[in-house]
Amino acid sequence: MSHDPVLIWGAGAIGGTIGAYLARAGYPVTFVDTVEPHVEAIRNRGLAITGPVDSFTVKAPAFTPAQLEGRWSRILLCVKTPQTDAAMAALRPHLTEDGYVASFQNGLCEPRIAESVGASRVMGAFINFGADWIAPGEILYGNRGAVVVGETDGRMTGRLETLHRAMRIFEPEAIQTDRIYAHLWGKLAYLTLLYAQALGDKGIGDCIARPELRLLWDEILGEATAVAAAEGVAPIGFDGFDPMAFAAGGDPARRDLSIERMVRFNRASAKTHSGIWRDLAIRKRPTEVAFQVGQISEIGRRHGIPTPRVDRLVALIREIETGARPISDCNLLELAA
Ligand SMILES: NC(=O)C1=CN([C@@H]2O[C@H](COP(=O)(O)OP(=O)(O)OC[C@H]3O[C@@H](n4cnc5c(N)ncnc54)[C@H](OP(=O)(O)O)[C@@H]3O)[C@@H](O)[C@H]2O)C=CC1
Ligand SMILES: CC(C)(CO)C(=O)C(=O)O
Repeated sequence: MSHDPVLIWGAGAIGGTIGAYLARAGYPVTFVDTVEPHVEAIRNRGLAITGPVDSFTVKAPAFTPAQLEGRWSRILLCVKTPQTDAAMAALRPHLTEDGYVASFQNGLCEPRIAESVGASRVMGAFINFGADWIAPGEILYGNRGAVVVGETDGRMTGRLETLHRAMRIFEPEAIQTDRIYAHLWGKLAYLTLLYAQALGDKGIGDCIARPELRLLWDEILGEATAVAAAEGVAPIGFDGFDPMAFAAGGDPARRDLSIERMVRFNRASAKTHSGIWRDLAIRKRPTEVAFQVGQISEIGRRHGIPTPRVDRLVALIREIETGARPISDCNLLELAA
């Protein structure tokens, strides 16, 4: 992608941060977002990255989907998962025949994107850096985290190499992989902790550290890794998370060490709370639950694997979404009971 144009579809926390780094490095970056004041701000004042990691502002063309003209061969899809289908419908006319869409989202979005543009025009990405959309034209880059890119069929291709080179401008430790689904399943399992955090007030690190929840983490991560195993996937770890320690027969000492490392990693972040918590508590909008931890339950059901803790977590999140239950640290005790 060395200085080939890049279209960022969804210029929020993830798309805005990655796009700003690429634009600063001289890539011709165009942003698309449905939030008009955000688009206006990027166009008129630029996009500001703030926080402890970096602080800079870039100017770049920005459009709403209706305003956009032209076609791109590299499109980074950075919308929340419930918006994937709508974004793909609007994006498709702007993708060249030989181009690709790379999903920079949590969850298993790649097969869904392939239904829209064909499997050969999809690339996968796993991300664990933390960012928050603060205001029109402003994004907080809270902490660095794992970034992995890969072809969905595991091939090591030229276009993957080029995307990887671009990602290293943003995150020098970004890697390319032949096992993107193992990374995505690692994040899916980790998302059980983030969704659990969103039930309460404590931040991610402090929530994971709660001693009364220690057994819950073993149980819920055990369910997630069992479902992954049924899919033939051994999830890959990152940033302190060692998923296979929580799989059947995993070493308890390795589990304790992983908990300790995740607590340390998250306590050091300026993004104290998950995006899920932020959707519920700050943005007052539904989460991505059906497309993320809800997938663990659904895939588990298909394999006949019971996932009672994950199912209960999904139900509790839905109760908060509908206003039937307030966010409270007590919710986690109920989940653990
Ligand atoms: N934030 C983080 O730290 C992390 C997020 N992720 C994942 O990354 C993905 C993106 O999340 P994040 O960047 O936080 O989300 P944001 O809400 O910050 O950004 C998404 C942006 O896309 C806009 N949008 C919605 N629908 C469309 C559409 N059809 N076309 C164009 N733009 C649209 C949104 O508007 P509106 O707000 O009105 O919907 C918003 O401005 C999610 O799957 C998330 O789980 C993964 C790792 C970390
Ligand atoms: C918390 C984070 C950044 C992962 O650590 C995340 O994925 C989210 O907020 O959804």
